[in-house]
Amino acid sequence: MFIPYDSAKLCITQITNDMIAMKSRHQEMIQELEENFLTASRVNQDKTANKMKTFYQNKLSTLKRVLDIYQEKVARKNAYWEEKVRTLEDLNERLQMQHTMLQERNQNDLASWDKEKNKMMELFSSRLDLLHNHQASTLQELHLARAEMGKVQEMLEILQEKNESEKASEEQNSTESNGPLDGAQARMEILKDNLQKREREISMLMEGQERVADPVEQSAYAQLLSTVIQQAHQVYVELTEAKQQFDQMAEDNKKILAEIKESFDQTVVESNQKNHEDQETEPQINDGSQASLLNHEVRQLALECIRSGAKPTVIETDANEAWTAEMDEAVKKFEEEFRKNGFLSSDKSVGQQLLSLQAELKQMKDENKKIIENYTAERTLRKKYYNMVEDMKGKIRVFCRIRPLTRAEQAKKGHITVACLDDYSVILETPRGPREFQFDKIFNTECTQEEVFIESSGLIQCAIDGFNVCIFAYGHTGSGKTFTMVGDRDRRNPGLIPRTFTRIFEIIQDNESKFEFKVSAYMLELYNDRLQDLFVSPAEAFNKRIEIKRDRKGLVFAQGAETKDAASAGELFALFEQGSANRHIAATKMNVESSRSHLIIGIMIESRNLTNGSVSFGKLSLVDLAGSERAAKTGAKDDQLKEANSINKSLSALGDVISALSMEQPHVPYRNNKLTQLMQDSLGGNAKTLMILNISPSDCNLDETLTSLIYATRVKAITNNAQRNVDSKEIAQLKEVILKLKSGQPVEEDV
Ligand SMILES: Nc1ncnc2c1ncn2[C@@H]1O[C@H](COP(=O)(O)OP(=O)(O)OP(=O)(O)O)[C@@H](O)[C@H]1O
Repeated sequence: MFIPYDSAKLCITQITNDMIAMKSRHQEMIQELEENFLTASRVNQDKTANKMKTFYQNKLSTLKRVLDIYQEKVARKNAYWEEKVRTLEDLNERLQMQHTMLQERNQNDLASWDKEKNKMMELFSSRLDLLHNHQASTLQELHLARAEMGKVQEMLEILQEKNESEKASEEQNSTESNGPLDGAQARMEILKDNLQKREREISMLMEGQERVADPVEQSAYAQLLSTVIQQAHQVYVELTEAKQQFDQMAEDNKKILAEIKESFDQTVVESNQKNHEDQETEPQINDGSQASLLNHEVRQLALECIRSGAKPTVIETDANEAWTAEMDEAVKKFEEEFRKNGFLSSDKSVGQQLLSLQAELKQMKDENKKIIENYTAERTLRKKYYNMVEDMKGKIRVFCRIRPLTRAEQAKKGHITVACLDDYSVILETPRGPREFQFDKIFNTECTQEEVFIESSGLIQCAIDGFNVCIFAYGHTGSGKTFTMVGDRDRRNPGLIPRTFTRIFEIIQDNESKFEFKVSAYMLELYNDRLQDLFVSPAEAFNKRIEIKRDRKGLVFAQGAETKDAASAGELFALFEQGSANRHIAATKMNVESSRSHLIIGIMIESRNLTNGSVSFGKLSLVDLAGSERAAKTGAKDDQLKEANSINKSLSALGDVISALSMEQPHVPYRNNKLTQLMQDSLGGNAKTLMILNISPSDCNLDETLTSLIYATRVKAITNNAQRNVDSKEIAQLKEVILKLKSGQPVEEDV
């Protein structure tokens, strides 16, 4: 078929134009579609981002609210308990003061009572002597009078005989007178009168001495007593059984007598204690219990007489009128004194009132006991509460401290690879991108020694309360471990160790009225798997074998190492200085660096509660670990390689223990290394551990810093508080989301 050229050309042009129009329409459509698509995806993206943002912001604010409520709760509880503890401490102080006052008064009263007792005894014995002398002289007079009477009677008989013979002769011679006989009879009459008078006087005197209503009865009683005692003595001598019985009776009576004497003294002392503060009152003899005392004294005397066969001397202690008057006067004075001070009321007898005073005293003692019991319970609660608060922070806490650049690092002009995100997060720039790590606290390069100490010092109270606490510094060589633990060389910035010494004794001083403390310490160095005692000279330490043992309470101790007592922070610091000097000498001798060994200081704190006598033991371990760098990097050989291997072995053993604890494995490999053996009582269980990770911010130490951060993160995973773990994870995720939102990065739905 033939198509004319012109029409073919027209047709082709037409088709071409159509194609061009179609193409442009297609292009417009594509553009439109692209634009539509872009708008839809942007809207979608924004929507998702906003949704996520709102979702996580809500979640964050809920968490913040929960945290606020929780913190408020803790603060309220804290204030409540602090107030309670303060009140109890005040009360205790007042009680202590009262106790001291009473003790002082008691001592004074006892002394004056003793003085008075001695005075009375002296008076009594002098009066007794006087009475004896008087009795003896009167009896002598009686004998003389009787002798005189005998003589007169003899004379009378002679005269009578003479008279009779004269009578006979008178009968013969009735004119003689009887004058001499009359004279003799008159004289005899006079003598008889004298004699009777003397006898009356003597019996009157005896009557006065014995001061009884019925003298006949009194002497009869004395005679009867004497006879009974004589008979009893006979039985005592003849019958062995009776002898034993009497001996037993005498012993029993002696004991009872001692008890009565003691309680009598006690009663008087206690009564006097009730007396007012500053008035000096004369201690007086009590009436009631004295009777019982006398009864048992007389019984003792009688029993002694039965045993020895001696005649009893019946003496009434109040036989003398003057003595009785003195006694009455004393009792009166005692009553008056007590009445004046309101301890006695006029309608009660002294005995009754003494009894009521005793009851009152007993009640007071009971109340005092109750207060002490309550106080002890409150104190225990305070300890428990404090411990709970510390536990809430985690039983193993990890702080991370970034030291400033050293001069050498500054000179190298390297990069800073570490940055603090906030108080809990740190970011390390690695060749593979940034890596974030979270810890319980981050101390940036500006943080002071004081700030680090304040964050850690809560654990010191726990050690004093009887828990085991361990604070250890971890990090590569030159990362700042010694600076953190000990401080700088010129001591302008003391570290945790010296500050802890001071704090321990500050707490002790605040509590010394309630507790008695004993502080002791050991200081060891672990180098190449060998323990060295730093409290003895290096030469001596070299020959010593130290073994790690556990006592019955589970506390670790180094057998063979010196444990020294310290009575003040100064003494503890002097011991530490001595140990550090020994460490330095040993290192120089062996031509090694002292920082290539682990330093372990154990401080044992024993406290005895003065109120209830309970004793608690706590141990605070302060450890400055050796640097953790890898041997390969340092290019170590021979001895240095051995040294580096030993450090790595011990640090990885520590890591294994920590990981077993974090996984709550039944077996924790403490025994794999001396370091973990030594730290056994301070890791796991009820112990509280604080690891301070030290890192350098410079890129020269990037590898070491990364290794340290990973190691510390493994430690951080240990917590006996699962809730806490969950919180940390969520907060970490939230932080990640916020970071992404801030930088405009998309957020995945499943974050
Ligand atoms: N926080 C800090 N502020 C100022 N200087 C610091 C800080 N931390 C460490 N330094 C300084 O850094 C240097 C190294 O610190 P340090 O000796 O404490 O490290 P180290 O980890 O104990 O090292 P080694 O393992 O060798 O014992 C010291 O000169 C120290 O004074």
